[in-house]
Parts: sequence; C-alpha cells; structure tokens
Amino acid sequence: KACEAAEYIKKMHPMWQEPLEMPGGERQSPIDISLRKSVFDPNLKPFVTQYDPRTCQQIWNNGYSFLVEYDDTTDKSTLRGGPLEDKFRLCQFHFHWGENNTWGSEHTVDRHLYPAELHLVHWNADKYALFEEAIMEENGLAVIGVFLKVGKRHEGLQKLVDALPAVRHKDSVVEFTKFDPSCLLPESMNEYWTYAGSLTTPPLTEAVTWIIMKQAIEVSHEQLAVFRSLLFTSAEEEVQKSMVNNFRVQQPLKGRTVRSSFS
Ligand SMILES: CC[C@H](C)CCC(=O)Nc1ccc(S(N)(=O)=O)cc1
Ligand SMILES: [Zn+2]
Repeated sequence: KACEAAEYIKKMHPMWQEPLEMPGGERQSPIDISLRKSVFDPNLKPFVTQYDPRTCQQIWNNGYSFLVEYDDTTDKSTLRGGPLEDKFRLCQFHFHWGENNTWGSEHTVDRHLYPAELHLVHWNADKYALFEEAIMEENGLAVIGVFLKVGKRHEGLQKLVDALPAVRHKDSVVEFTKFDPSCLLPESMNEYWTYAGSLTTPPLTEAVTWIIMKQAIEVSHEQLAVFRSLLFTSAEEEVQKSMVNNFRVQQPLKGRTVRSSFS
C-alpha cells in the first residue's frame, strides 16, 4: 500500500520529484515504527506541554500543508520532559493526509497506515535564539506526531476546519486566534515512541527529536474531507491541484533505535 502510494505520488505530483533523498542522510524521516524492534526505556519521563492559546496567530497555506502559527518570541507555549533535555517552544502545527482514508500518515506502526498525521513543531529555545537557527542543529527541533483515525467528530478541531476555506489557495493567510492545540493531543500522554530523525519536507535537515504518540485521536470523515478541499496551487494558477497525499515516502532506519516510553 504505502510503496504503491509512494510510486503513484512521485508520478502525480511535482513537489515530490525534488531530490527526495537527503544525500548521505543517516537519520531521515518518516519511518515505520516496528513494535518488536522498539526498545522500552524506563528512564523516559512523561513530557509536559504548556500551551497558551493567546499565542495562536494565523493559518497559512504554504503549498505543502496548512500551518497554524504561534508567536514563539516568548516562553508562553512550551514543551519539556520526555526524551528532551531542554525547553522547546511551539512555533507551528500542521497535518499530512491522503486522498482517501486508506493512507495519509507519514509514520506507520508495524506498517499500519493512518489517514492523517498531526505534527506539532517546537524548537530548542534553551540553545538557540531563532527557529531558523535551530532547524540546522541536531538537537534543534522536537516534533510531536499524533495519528488521526476516522471516527467521531472532533469538536476542538472543528474551529480549525471552519477556517480552512479561507486558506484554500497556496500563499493565503487568515487570522486565527485563541486556539489551544492541547485539545488535539490524546488522553494518554505518557505512551509514545521517540527517535532521532529529520524534517519530512525540504530542507530535510536532521534536526528533529521525534515523539510519536501511541494513541490516535478521532476525527470525522467530513472533517478530513475539508482538509482535501485545500489546494497545492495559488489562485493565479490555471490548473488547480487538490492538496492530498502531502506525505513523504518512508526512509531507511540505518541502524537507529526507536525507544518506547511503555513496555
Ligand atoms: C529555513 C527553512 C524554513 C524556515 C522551514 C520552515 C519549516 O517549518 N519547515 C518544516 C517544519 C516541520 C516539518 S515536519 N513535517 O514536521 O518534519 C517540515 C518542514
Ligand atoms: Zn509534518
């Protein structure tokens, strides 16, 4: 499934014909998380998120996904603990999804594909002054990945879904405030996998400590359908391309270990 999808996507969408492999990449993302190969680490602590909805600023369609962007000039929305030594600031969250409910996530668990995946992107504010700096450093970023599965309607997500038609085209931005992203986190925050990886879109830098939550969140079929109504293309382009299958093909593990916070 995933490899067929990958071939199909390379053919169908120019975005993914760029050099997909970071030359010499030793720790690229996304990957398949093999349950039997992951190693329980009892020293992994629960991690702590403190998000202030007042730091939520706007939604931006950047032609890859739609980003909900936060003011990261202060320590108001932070992530710490878990596998992390430092304090990380939330700068944005976004999603990856498929053209149908069969595939769409970037990571998989024992090859199980989810219809979508949320990424909450944070950068190391103890060591760097700006996101743009941190993105180039191996301990610069921490991204929380949350799988989405089709089920009951997600009330917290609906406010975001209702704003999407305003950013239908690439490069459109709309003001979006007072959104608390913790409503998108699963109940059990102490069950996750973590590994050293990379950004999954250019610049593909190997700067990310990935934290993938074990428990998926439920969203409705209709809510996912609104994600698919977005466009990769800007309003000026004559041929409109619907924004679907915006996930990267899986990358080799290259000897890395995936640790789990639960046995
Ligand atoms: C200088 C480059 C520019 C600023 C980069 C902007 C950015 O945020 N990139 C980004 C963030 C997260 C992911 S993911 N999908 O979570 O691995 C992929 C790409
Ligand atoms: Zn992402």
